[in-house]
Amino acid sequence: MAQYARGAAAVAVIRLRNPPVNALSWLLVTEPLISFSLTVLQALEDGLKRADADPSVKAVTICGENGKFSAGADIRGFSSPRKQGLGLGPIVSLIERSEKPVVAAIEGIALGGGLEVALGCHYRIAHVQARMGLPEVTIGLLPGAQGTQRLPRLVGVPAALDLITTGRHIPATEALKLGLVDEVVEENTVEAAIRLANKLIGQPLGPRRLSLKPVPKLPNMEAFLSEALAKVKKRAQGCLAPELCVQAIKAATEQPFADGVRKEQELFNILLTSGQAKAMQYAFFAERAVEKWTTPSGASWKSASPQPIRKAAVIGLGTMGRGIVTSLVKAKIPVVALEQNLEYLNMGRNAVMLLLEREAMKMEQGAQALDFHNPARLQFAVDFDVLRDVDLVIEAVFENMALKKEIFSNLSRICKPEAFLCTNTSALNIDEIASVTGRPQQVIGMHFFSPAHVMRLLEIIYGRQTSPTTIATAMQLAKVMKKVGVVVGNCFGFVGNRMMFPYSQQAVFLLEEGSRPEDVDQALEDFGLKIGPFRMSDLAGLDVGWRSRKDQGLTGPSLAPGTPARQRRGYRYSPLPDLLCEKGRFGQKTGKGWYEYEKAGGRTAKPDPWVHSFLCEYRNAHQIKTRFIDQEEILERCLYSLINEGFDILAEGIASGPEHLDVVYINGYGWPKHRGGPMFYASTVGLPNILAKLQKYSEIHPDIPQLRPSAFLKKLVAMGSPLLNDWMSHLHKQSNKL
Ligand SMILES: CC/C=C\C/C=C/C(=O)SCCNC(=O)CCNC(=O)[C@H](O)C(C)(C)COP(=O)(O)OP(=O)(O)OC[C@H]1O[C@@H](n2cnc3c(N)ncnc32)[C@H](O)[C@@H]1OP(=O)(O)O
Repeated sequence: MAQYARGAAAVAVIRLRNPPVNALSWLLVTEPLISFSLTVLQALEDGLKRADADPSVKAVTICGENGKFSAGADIRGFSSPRKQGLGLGPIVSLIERSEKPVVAAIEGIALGGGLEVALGCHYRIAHVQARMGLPEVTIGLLPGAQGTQRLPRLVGVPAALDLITTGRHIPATEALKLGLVDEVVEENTVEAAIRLANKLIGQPLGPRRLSLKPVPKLPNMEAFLSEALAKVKKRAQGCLAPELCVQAIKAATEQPFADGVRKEQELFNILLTSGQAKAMQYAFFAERAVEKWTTPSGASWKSASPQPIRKAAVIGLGTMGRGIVTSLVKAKIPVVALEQNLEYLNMGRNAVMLLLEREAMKMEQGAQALDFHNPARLQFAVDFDVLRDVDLVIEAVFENMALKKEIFSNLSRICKPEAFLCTNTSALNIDEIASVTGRPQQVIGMHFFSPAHVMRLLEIIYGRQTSPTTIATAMQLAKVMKKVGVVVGNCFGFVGNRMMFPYSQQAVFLLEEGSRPEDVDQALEDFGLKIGPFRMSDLAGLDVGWRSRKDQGLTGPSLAPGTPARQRRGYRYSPLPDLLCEKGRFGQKTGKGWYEYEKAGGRTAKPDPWVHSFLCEYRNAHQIKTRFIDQEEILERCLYSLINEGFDILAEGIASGPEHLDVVYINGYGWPKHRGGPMFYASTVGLPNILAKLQKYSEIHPDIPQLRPSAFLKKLVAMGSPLLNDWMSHLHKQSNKL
């Protein structure tokens, strides 16, 4: 768990060893088979004491095994009931108190507790490719091993606030500029650290002990911290950790080190027991779990190897296509971008170039690294012939089955036989698109989220005949584009939009019954969603859903004469969104939708008196009794109907576990990470509670099938509401209680 060795005559080397990332585990595992294993923290403490006791050792270097310093505390340990004794903070103090110089040799990563160990060292040397950070805030915690007290003393309050409240990882070069490390090397970092340790022997260490240093003063510290707190609270949308990080740093500016450490511990314990940390740590592991995809037929990374993508093509340079091209260029994959005519091509080219210029400005190495003016990297064309040599095509034209089929039939003819054909769609049937090609096994859905170069989520949809190699290739491409790929099955709306449908439907029904758009949005935004359903609908454009409902025959000319206004196929239907569209209210783009905006294309939503009186007239016309609807009902009807659909999706095998649904919602639909995703949230509310509420609402609204509890939810409750990790194992088990 940590190896002790002699690096040079007088220098002891303590090497943290816990693959794959040298997490600092502090659990004494009690299972008989592994009870002998030493925790990393115990081993680190033993190494320090051994070095201290050995008179021939004059200095110490701490490094990590396999070119990685440490990814910090073992995250699994925070939710384990078997935690024992050892804390990291006291060990960091022990390092700092050492009378022998201690040098951290930082390679790969030094994150969280790993960086806190390095902050206890008297000197820090980093490899030029190393990355550092205190990402505890991203898992609902704060740097609880004295990091909130040492970092401001080393780099000053503004930089410490930035690093601790965002959790961002910074490169070694930035760490050097901030003074976080003393030296950056390109050579062997451990050898450089040993050399430095040798030179330091006998030198005074007092000035290098951060706990003894004052926090650098700012002329307006109090005002600066209050402003920072206000900013952080606004950004956090109900997440506690960023706010408590600021409080801990504030303590560093006001109190002596030891008192600051006590405050840090107090705040850390609040977070640890808040429930938010558990949700965010679940989200951390959920993201890694979905990366290890499987399908119901058993395909997985083990059975399939991704094929190399040396050149890709994107068809259609609308909003989505532009973002996809940008993502591919950023991933350094040569791209051909195709449009139907020169006018659209030029428009698309200009827009892509603008996006790329902006992205390049954000990058450390700038535009040179992207090299997007080089035609070998990015080419624009109107002729399908340029697609002959590409390895993969992503079609991103608008959602029209006939058009997509025409394109795929052409692609099947023109592209080389081994090329993969992907469609960017948010709902359409992958099998139908694949059916017009001679290679359905190489056809796959890739549902990007707008803006595609920013949003991390990528739903990857396999059809009946999609091969495991095609899935593996799409997943690998997602990884290269730094996206979170989630493999899901083929059904209308896939996972994300299918769950969204009952949610949006409830939101509109609530308007019929008495709510205003701003009431519904506020309740859901207070819950933590980034944007409520009506603000979202105005942003995306109401006309998008209107077109789809017309295609489905739910409204418009194809609607059978005599169809009741508020009923379709025997169930409740609300024509409210259609009526708004008929009045040209498409949302932000027309300056009016569920809200009003300062102008067409405006972004500031203002409650609209016109909408309020329109809703009154509508309710009167349909003789709907208006009632006051409280926040609780808004949340329950919108969120529980979404969760209910999630249970059906799991039961149908569209996703292989609840984590998939949660990762989709956190990364693509603005679900608050500190609530862990909808299915995790359901597990915290308690499945019997969700079931009881759905039963209640479905009795009140028997004409809304989406409120009828899913059979799988009922089954889980009947089986005693097992832990979320065990849900899928109960899917096919018989229950005599049902
Ligand atoms: C007692 C101390 C009290 C308080 C103070 C300290 C608090 C902390 O230190 S909290 C932890 C802070 N650290 C982090 O948040 C880092 C989290 N990890 C990452 O960001 C990334 O994993 C990485 C940058 C370190 C590596 O990324 P990548 O190369 O893409 O690999 P993976 O993410 O797939 O990770 C590989 C593998 O390692 C597991 N893992 C990573 N970090 C931890 C960790 N800190 N604890 C436990 N496990 C960790 C990760 O789950 C992967 O494992 P699986 O493949 O089995 O899922």
